[in-house]
Amino acid sequence: MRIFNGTALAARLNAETQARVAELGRAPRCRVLLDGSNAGMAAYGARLADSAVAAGIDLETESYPQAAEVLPRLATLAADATLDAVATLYPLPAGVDPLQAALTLGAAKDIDGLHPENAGLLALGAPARAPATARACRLIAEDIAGPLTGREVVLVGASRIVGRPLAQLLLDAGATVTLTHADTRDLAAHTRGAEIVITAAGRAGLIGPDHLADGTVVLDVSINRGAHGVIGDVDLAALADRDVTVTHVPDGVGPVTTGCLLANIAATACEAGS
Ligand SMILES: Nc1nc(=O)c2c([nH]1)NC[C@@H]1CN(c3ccc(C(=O)N[C@@H](CCC(=O)O)C(=O)O)cc3)C=[N+]21
Repeated sequence: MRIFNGTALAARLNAETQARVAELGRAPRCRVLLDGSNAGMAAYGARLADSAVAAGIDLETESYPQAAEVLPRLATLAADATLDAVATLYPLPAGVDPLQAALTLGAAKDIDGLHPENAGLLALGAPARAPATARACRLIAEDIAGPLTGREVVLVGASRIVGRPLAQLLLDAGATVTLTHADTRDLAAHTRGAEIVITAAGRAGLIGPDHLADGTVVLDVSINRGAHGVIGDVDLAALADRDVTVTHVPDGVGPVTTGCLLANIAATACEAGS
């Protein structure tokens, strides 16, 4: 088994973003809304704030207000002419509808591709902003496996921020895409036929030796926190002797996701102009 670390790819992305921001001639301004009591969101927010400084982006995190105040807060941020971009990290506070949140924020500042206009452009195969995690997975798959034209890719999980948008991005890249989910009957039958498996199910140990053919590249998006620390969906111990490549958790997809969100912020600010 080989382990892929995303740090070098993230560093290349961040250097490109830094150059783009320098060319723009001002610091893009972004607000990230999150629930600080959710360890996954807090880690992402802290990582984003750190990397933003190096890229020349003015990024502040902010805790979600109580549920009834989320839409009014998003309306205020949407109207704030000094802000280029706003990220609303999932899951949203209980009782807040993701579609209403995206509509209230509007398409222009939506850097994670959650607004129906951005998601719709992506679904049509048009140039579009896509969720950072999905973009990161496409980049990593190409970095490890080369061009995706004609490749068999199986996705595990059909969420709004990973599986669904990623299926579109991979289709754009020419891959043959299978989207599996919680109701898929025989998961292993699908993943065994894949050259690339991308799992974002959030279930530790889900992907083991019976799921993978020799030579498979596995992208593990999940960050499961438990007694054994932070682990993904892949049973690494059971695959130790196998000819497979697996991305590290959390240093595989994680840092590249951060890099893609910063790239999306810079692109949004460039569209808005100086
Ligand atoms: N709308 C939305 N878009 C997201 O992209 C999104 C989201 N909501 N909700 C939360 C999850 C989580 N997520 C992470 C991305 C990178 C790291 C990451 O870079 N982690 C660090 C540290 C991880 C750790 O220490 O646990 C690392 O990889 O080095 C973590 C978590 C994006 N998410």
